[in-house]
Amino acid sequence: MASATVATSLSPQSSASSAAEPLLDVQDLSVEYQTLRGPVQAVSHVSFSIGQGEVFGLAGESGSGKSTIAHAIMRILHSPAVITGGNVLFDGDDVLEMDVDGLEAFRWRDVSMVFQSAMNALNPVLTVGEQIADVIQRHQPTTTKQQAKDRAAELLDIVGIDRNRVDDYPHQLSGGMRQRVVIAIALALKPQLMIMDEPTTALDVVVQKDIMQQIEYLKKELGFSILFITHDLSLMVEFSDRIGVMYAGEIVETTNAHELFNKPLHPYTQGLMASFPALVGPKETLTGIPGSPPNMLEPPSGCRFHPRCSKAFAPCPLQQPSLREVEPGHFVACHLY
Ligand SMILES: Nc1ncnc2c1ncn2[C@@H]1O[C@H](COP(=O)(O)OP(=O)(O)OP(=O)(O)O)[C@@H](O)[C@H]1O
Repeated sequence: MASATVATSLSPQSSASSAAEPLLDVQDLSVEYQTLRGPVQAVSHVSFSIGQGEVFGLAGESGSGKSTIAHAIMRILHSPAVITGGNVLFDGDDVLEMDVDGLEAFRWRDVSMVFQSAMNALNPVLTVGEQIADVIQRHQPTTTKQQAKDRAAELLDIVGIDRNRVDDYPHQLSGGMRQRVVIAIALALKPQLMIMDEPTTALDVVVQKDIMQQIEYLKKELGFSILFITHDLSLMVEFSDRIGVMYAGEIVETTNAHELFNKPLHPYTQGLMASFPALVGPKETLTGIPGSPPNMLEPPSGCRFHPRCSKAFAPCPLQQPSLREVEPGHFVACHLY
């Protein structure tokens, strides 16, 4: 585990926003992929916010639009993806309006990203220390080579790798260690927000748990916020403060993790919960959700989930339900409520 002194030297850069303002505010975001067969409406009118030090999880089946949102926030979407509406405010600044210089500073320094295949994207001919130092020197040109290398060793320590491995090449490290190096790179510029898109999916469960616990510890020490995307709902409930559930490009339910686990309201969330084994408690039969996600070239009318919903009734195919607060802090888009 990292020492408190090391952690203090890595505290995130000071933020101009007040505690009451969210760090990240995604407002009415829509993204489509303009394909030869027509527009794929990958993300439709999605809104959520993440507070300072908060972990916000995005859950949902494959293809529901989670990664598209992450890439839109980082402004790394490319053709045929087009952001067709909305705003992404980071500390009050609109990310979608940033120019090249603004984006260069925003990426890594304000927000960094760890994704599933990142550990395989490390450069095989550079040592891990050189790769961490490279990010530091690129963004902080006054840092000397030796200072950057010392920081790289410190960062390895922080993510649970012996600092003596700083001169190792990626192939000399296990998959779990390589993913820790990626996390060290993501931490290098003390970002205020880390986007983690399936950060541990390629690793075995023991390593996965170990890394997530380390991230949780670092988050508490350093105070950064996390947007957490994973298919593993048990892991998500365990590590998130609040969760947004996505279905076919829309957020259908948002509440705190505990409430979502104990009292899911949307029939889709209920199905999602019933298709995952609980971490604790008696063994239960997993039921799953009948049918498959819709073709996003032609999403269903009304509530997009209605063709698969056992509780669908008259208004569901006709009217799109809006996301409404049905209990304090608990939002759901469903005609049942
Ligand atoms: N390059 C592309 N061209 C056309 N459609 C795309 C492209 N990339 C993604 N899509 C579509 O956009 C929708 C959202 O995809 P996205 O990858 O964001 O979902 P996801 O929830 O992150 O899925 P997963 O969990 O499998 O990563 C899907 O319908 C997908 O087929």
